[in-house]
Amino acid sequence: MTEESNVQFSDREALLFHSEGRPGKIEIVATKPMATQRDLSLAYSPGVAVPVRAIAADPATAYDYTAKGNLVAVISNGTAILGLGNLGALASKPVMEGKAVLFKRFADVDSIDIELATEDPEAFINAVALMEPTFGGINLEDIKAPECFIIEQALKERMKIPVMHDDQHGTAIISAAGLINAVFLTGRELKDVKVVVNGAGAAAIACTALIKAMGVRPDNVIMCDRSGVIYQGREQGMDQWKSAHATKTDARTLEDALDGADIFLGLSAAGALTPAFLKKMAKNPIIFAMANPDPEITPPDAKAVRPDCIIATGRSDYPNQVNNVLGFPFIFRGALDVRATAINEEMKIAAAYAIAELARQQVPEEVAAAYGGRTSAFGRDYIIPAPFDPRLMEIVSAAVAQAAMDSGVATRPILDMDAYRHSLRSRLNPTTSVLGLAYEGARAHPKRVVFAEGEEEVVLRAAIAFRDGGYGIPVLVGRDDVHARLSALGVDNPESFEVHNSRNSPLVPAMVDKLYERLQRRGYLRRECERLVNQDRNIFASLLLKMGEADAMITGVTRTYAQSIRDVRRVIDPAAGRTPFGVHVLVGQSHTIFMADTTVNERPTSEELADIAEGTAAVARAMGHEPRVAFLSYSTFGNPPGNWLNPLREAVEILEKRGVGFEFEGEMAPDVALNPKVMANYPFSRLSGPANVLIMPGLQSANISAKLLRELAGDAVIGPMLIGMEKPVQIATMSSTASELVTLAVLAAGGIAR
Ligand SMILES: NC(=O)C1=CN([C@@H]2O[C@H](COP(=O)(O)OP(=O)(O)OC[C@H]3O[C@@H](n4cnc5c(N)ncnc54)[C@H](OP(=O)(O)O)[C@@H]3O)[C@@H](O)[C@H]2O)C=CC1
Ligand SMILES: CC(=O)C(=O)O
Ligand SMILES: [Mg+2]
Repeated sequence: MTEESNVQFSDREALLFHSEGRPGKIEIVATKPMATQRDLSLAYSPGVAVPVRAIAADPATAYDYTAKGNLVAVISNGTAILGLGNLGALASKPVMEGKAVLFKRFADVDSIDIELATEDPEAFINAVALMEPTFGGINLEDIKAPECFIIEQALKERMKIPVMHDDQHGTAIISAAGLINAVFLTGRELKDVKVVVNGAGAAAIACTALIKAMGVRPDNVIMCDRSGVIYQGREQGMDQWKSAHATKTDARTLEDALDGADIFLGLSAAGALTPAFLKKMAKNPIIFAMANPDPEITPPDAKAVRPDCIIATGRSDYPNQVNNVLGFPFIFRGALDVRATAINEEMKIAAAYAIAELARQQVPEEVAAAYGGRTSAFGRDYIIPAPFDPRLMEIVSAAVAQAAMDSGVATRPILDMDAYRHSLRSRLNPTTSVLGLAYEGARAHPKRVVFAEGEEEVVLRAAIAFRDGGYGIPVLVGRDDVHARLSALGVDNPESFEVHNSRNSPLVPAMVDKLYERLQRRGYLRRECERLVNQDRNIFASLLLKMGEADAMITGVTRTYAQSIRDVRRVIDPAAGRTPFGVHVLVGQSHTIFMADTTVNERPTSEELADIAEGTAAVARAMGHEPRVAFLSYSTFGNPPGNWLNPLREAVEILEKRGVGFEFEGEMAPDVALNPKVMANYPFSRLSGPANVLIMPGLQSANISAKLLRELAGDAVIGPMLIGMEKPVQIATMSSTASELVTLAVLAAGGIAR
């Protein structure tokens, strides 16, 4: 359990995260249909012979006919796994899988992890060099110094694809970017600063070399390893890479070295910096404690001794995350896109300045919102952009691609840089950023969320994750044994969870009054209301929400959707003037489709359809998409004619009259809405591109389509989200997983699902 940060999770949760469903974090997905005999003949023998011959005749065509051009290997031997040390190739696999998914998530680079069981540099080099045909780039990871220097150098010489040791250069680029800004903010200049580097391994040596190349004076840098200061003349535990940074100094320990230092760069191990040592540092000290997973010193410990410091760590749960995740995805994206033969100094420096500059620009609204209580403008707690900043991909990758072209290593230069920037922007799905931001926002403004079904294991796991993730305070509804169930799930302090049991809740009399007041004129007797409050968890939970005991509510795992919404609506009304409805959100790598009304209105009227369109467009906007709404039908603009088309046509007219600020069109068939080639047959259509908001004509088609897609499509599905109620209440599906419940809770608490 991590103590001081605002993200906490148990070891059990971390293991469950990795083992749940398909073990591990990656799978391979085919990009071509494999449905028919013909598909198979094209994909494999005999069709595959044609690209084989083409590549044999012209190797460059491998980039056209195979996945090579977008494929990066993350390769390790596990000799320096994060700051955990040499735990072997197999144990490094979770980290390497993690790097592979970050490549995909942040820069749409396909990546696979490779763990090589050897500590012999020669064997490692030979194995990797042989893989050149497979990959577009090689990301070396967590290989200890000094072997990493020999390995990287040899592979760069032998391979014609970009090779980068991330722990060296990824880290150097990001820490340089952070340092440029921290030095600026404290009114210093690189040429004057005194730096202490703790650690003399892969990351430390590369970071030191880069800051010296950028203007820090070599005699102003003292490097330390486990034996203390690396001074000129030291003999113990030296090698040629450490010797290159040996300084003429009387300091012998880290504590001596820090006397008067401006900057501490930690690339060593957890807890390596004793708080008291900081007292000797100069005014406004800059402390980069970058060891992972636990830093050399935590921000609270550092601030306790030096409130005047700027502190950064490698972790996402404190401000100022200086971590190579900000670099490697975008550096390789840019390098792959120009088919660079190497990642050279020019590309690294361009990346460092691009990242530093980005932190100084105005923070976009969605990022600012996510930072919530923390500082969101350039300053001491925001010296470097967050990894989920949606602008990184465009700005850093474009800078790297440009530098590759300018320095002559690009074999396929980009001709139209504006078009390239645009393609980078559209390559990622804004929904994934918004979800990341919604989670951050929830942490910044934790809310109380009622989980109505507090006796269900999946709900309890969601509540634990919700609380331990720092997203809010779960309020559980259940009988006496909820704490015991939490304990059985590995929670150390189950009593710390707030549990409401209607059998002994002091709120019951007031709840009965409230419910009776609402239902007496719907034919309910007081004793029926008493029974509902005492026995129906949805009624009880809804009353907690209604009476302000919580900010949002989640239910739906134990009852059908129809039953749950009937229960909830006995207590919670639609928001004034709104039509409640359900939205399913289908999330692909680069697209998101919002489909409504999938859960509430069986035969919506034209007014209701118009309301649903407006409400869904608002959800799309909140999730980072400019809405393009299509009213769907089997018929396109009246062909074929039918009896069911009028409400759709009238809904379009109503939106026209309302003068809404988004594109809408209808009625049309789904292929017209989604496929630009088919839409081209209707040049008068007011949609400027494929629709992303699909308004369905009725509940039958909507609910069937949403469930079919959920079961059959590759896209991830969020929801259904219930929109238009007076309070944020969400009804999950009975098959929901714990993480789906957490997402719904975060979206409900954060006001996106509203
Ligand atoms: N935030 C980020 O983006 C990144 C952070 N890192 C972190 O940097 C650290 C080092 O990684 P890496 O360079 O790949 O590993 P290496 O194994 O190559 O180097 C480790 C270095 O740390 C030194 N060291 C270990 N413990 C101490 C200590 N208590 N005091 C002083 N020096 C110590 C070692 O000293 P000796 O030479 O005497 O053995 C060695 O020089 C790890 O914690 C890693 O997580 C790495 C990459 C990126
Ligand atoms: C972040 C990283 O690569 C490391 O700590 O090793
Ligand atoms: Mg690493």
